[in-house]
Amino acid sequence: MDMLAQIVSKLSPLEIAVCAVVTLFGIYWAAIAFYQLFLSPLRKIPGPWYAAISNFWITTHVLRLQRCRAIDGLLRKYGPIVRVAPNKVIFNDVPTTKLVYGVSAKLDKSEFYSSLKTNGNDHAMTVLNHADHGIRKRGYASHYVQANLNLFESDFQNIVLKMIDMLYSAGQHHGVEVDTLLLFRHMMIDINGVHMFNFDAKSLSAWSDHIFSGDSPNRLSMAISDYPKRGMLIGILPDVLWNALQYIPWTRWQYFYESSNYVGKFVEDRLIENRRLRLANAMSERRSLMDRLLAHKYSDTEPMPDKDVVSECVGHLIAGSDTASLTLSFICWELSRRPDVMLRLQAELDAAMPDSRQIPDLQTLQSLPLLTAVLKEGLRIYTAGPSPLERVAPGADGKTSPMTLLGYEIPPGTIIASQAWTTHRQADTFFCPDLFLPERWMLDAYCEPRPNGGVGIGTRSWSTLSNSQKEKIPKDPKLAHAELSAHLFPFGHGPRVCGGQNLAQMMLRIALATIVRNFDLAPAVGTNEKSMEIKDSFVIFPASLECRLIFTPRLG
Ligand code: HEM
Repeated sequence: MDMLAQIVSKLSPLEIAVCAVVTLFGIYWAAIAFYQLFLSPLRKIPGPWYAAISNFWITTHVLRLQRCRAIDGLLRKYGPIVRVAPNKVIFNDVPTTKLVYGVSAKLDKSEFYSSLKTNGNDHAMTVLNHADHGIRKRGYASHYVQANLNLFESDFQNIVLKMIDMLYSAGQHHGVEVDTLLLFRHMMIDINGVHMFNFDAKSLSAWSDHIFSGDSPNRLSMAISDYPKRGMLIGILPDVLWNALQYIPWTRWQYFYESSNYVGKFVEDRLIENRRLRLANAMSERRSLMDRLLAHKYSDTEPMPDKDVVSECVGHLIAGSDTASLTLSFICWELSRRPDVMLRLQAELDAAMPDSRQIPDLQTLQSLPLLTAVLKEGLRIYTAGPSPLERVAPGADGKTSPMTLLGYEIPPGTIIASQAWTTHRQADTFFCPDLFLPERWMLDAYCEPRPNGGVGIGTRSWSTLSNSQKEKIPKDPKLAHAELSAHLFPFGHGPRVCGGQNLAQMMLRIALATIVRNFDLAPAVGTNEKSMEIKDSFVIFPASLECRLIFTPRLG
């Protein structure tokens, strides 16, 4: 005590104040750490102690753009349920995933989804409560049923063929090098323009005009890509700082800052146009998404307000452009380094698509086994949204009961989630889980019957696997296929499942088939494992932020 008094007597008042603040903060923090480790109802859930006592661990991995990978590491180490932050639990178990995200659980989304709001307003993907979300979903769901999307099929085919023609004319003899992330995003903007607004966004034309002259991509495409990143940044930064950032006098930054207004204005213009053409649109069998939403009613007397129509459309435009573009780019990159798969796929498509400019209908494309396997494998490793889909554990409202997850009681309000990143890489389900192996989805074709029953591994395929890897191939193709499918959640699950999954699947199929039928693909200089390493910030992207591939026209 005397020693303490002596030390204090030597300090200035300012130094004493600083010491007092530091000490108080230390005591406060130690109390919280003590609570989290020894008293919190979540203390029994395994996980590293440092993640349990502060958000620091998870935040560093969010900032390093490696959240999925880091959480995956914890799940491998600690088992199927792990505490990754004081109030956050991630699990990896298929039945539990179905329970948490299923129809009967009716769990709300976490506050994280507020960062995805469009023009400050909610839409289906954000934090609307279960009942309000249901009303919203009734407005758009019928638009994305396959029968309705089929009405747009020929337009979609024409947009893909336009892209093919651009690649042909740019690389007639030696092929052309392009960043597919940009190219496919422009394609998806044109696709979304057609089905959402009956509008030709001319995004591909802008791409071809600007890109080959070395210019930056067009403003709409930039804004659509910037929009979600801007939302994340707003979620992290204090309001004062974000508001101050608007004064940075750098054009590219200004575009980023203004991206929400730009996309909002684009959609509002479509709304004005739509009002002008309302009568003509109402007569059309092929109604746009916007048309449907304008006709949608929240109740008998309450139409869906214009501001909600705009935010809903903006939400779909954002959700439906970069996502499909990313997955398609990663698949093309894999094909560019797997010539064996590429050659087999080209053979399948040559037979199904004798005229390289005549795209078969969707049903025909869906019947192609290798194309289907490549898409499934692409959606397994490269789903655009493999991140934890956060939900709030029930019980806080007093009407619902608290939940038990894998034997642990979860206090109301805890954030719970599973992530497709881990489910899709479970080694006991997906042998050699980190390898892109479309063959795993068609084992019947890649295994040969044994004379004494059962199947053995064919010698003509699996060229990329070592003998020890081949040992891991499941012995019963039928069982294996069912098991793989049960573990595939690229679009989420339950009532909040991806609204546009039919469209995404359709476009991936049409675009990939047409590209592979018409071009050979090769990685450009600098496109390699390092540049294509997956980073994540809710959606994934390659480390280099681009995917440069060379498209060389095939003969015939
Ligand atoms: C490969 C492409 C795509 C992937 C991997 C993907 C993935 C997802 C995922 C995982 C969710 C669920 C989020 C959650 O539960 O928290 C979601 C929601 C959603 N997605 Fe997609 N998506 C894709 C393409 C599209 C497209 C093309 C559209 C529409 C044009 C779209 C529209 C939506 C909408 C509206 C929601 C919110 C659904 C709701 O809660 O009602 N997505 N998407």
